[in-house]
Amino acid sequence: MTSATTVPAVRLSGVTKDFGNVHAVRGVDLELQQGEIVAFLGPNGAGKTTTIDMVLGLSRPSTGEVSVLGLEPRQAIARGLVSAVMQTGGLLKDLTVRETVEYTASLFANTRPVDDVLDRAGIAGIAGRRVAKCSGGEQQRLRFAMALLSDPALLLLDEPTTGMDVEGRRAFWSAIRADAESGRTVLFATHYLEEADQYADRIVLISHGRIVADGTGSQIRALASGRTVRVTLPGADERVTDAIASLGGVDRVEVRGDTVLVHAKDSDTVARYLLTETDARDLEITAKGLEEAFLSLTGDAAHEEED
Ligand SMILES: Nc1ncnc2c1ncn2[C@@H]1O[C@H](COP(=O)(O)OP(=O)(O)OP(=O)(O)O)[C@@H](O)[C@H]1O
Repeated sequence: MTSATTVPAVRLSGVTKDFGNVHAVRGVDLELQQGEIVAFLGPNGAGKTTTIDMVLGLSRPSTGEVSVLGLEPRQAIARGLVSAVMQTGGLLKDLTVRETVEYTASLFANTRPVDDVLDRAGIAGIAGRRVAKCSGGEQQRLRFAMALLSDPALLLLDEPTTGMDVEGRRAFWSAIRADAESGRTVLFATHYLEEADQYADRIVLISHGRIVADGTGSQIRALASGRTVRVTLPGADERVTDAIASLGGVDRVEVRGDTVLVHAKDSDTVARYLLTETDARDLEITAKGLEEAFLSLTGDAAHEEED
């Protein structure tokens, strides 16, 4: 996959995008290899859609270069190498699922057979259903079927499961994953950490227009690994909190009334200290959830920026 002779599916180098004085993307370098399923994970306003729009050739970077399979994005689109599944719009409610795909197919010179893409998207069983009667998840699978007509090498999805229930989301992603086994490259934007972790091979975490982490789900979690030790410790003053903060691996100490919260990489040392050297009681240790890991990573990025 990483051999020098393989053209990356997507390559961004030094990409920035400004809208007036809004710096939506602030210098992104990223390479996606062919066949990878990559999640573009970030909070609202991180720059995900802006970046995807540039990969789709819908807008141009303010500075830097974007290429898709070694081509300019617009050239790649013109050759049918790229498709997108967007969140909303583009469906006629009175057509059936099959009619929608047939109509879309009629707009292209060459497409895969309609039955094939219905099957791939997992909606062959509801081909005769009117779009108006389809659930949000079924409509997204219909958009996915339409995107597959050109058999694109690269599929881009911008928050494709927003508003879907758990079952709709699961069905949608299992169709995407099964299809990607044929070697298609998939890049999807999401703000659901669980979704990125569960369905992507690789997570690119973006915050304030910059990439703040890039790795597998477990690597991303390990980056933000740590635990919170919570104790009841009335009257904890600065002398006490300074002593806790100076223990190895402690990231942060918070005092909330009689409760002290210690965020640390090494919770054992903290727990031992609190129970033996102070009057702390009711000790609880909790692992950082994915959501917290995410916040601490993107929070760090925000601090760096302020610095
Ligand atoms: N056309 C535009 N004009 C001005 N500002 C814009 C424009 N498009 C995006 N922005 C700003 O650029 C920043 C990045 O937006 P973008 O839509 O790329 O974020 P996102 O990560 O996709 O967020 P979300 O998860 O909310 O979709 C935001 O501050 C947004 O307000």
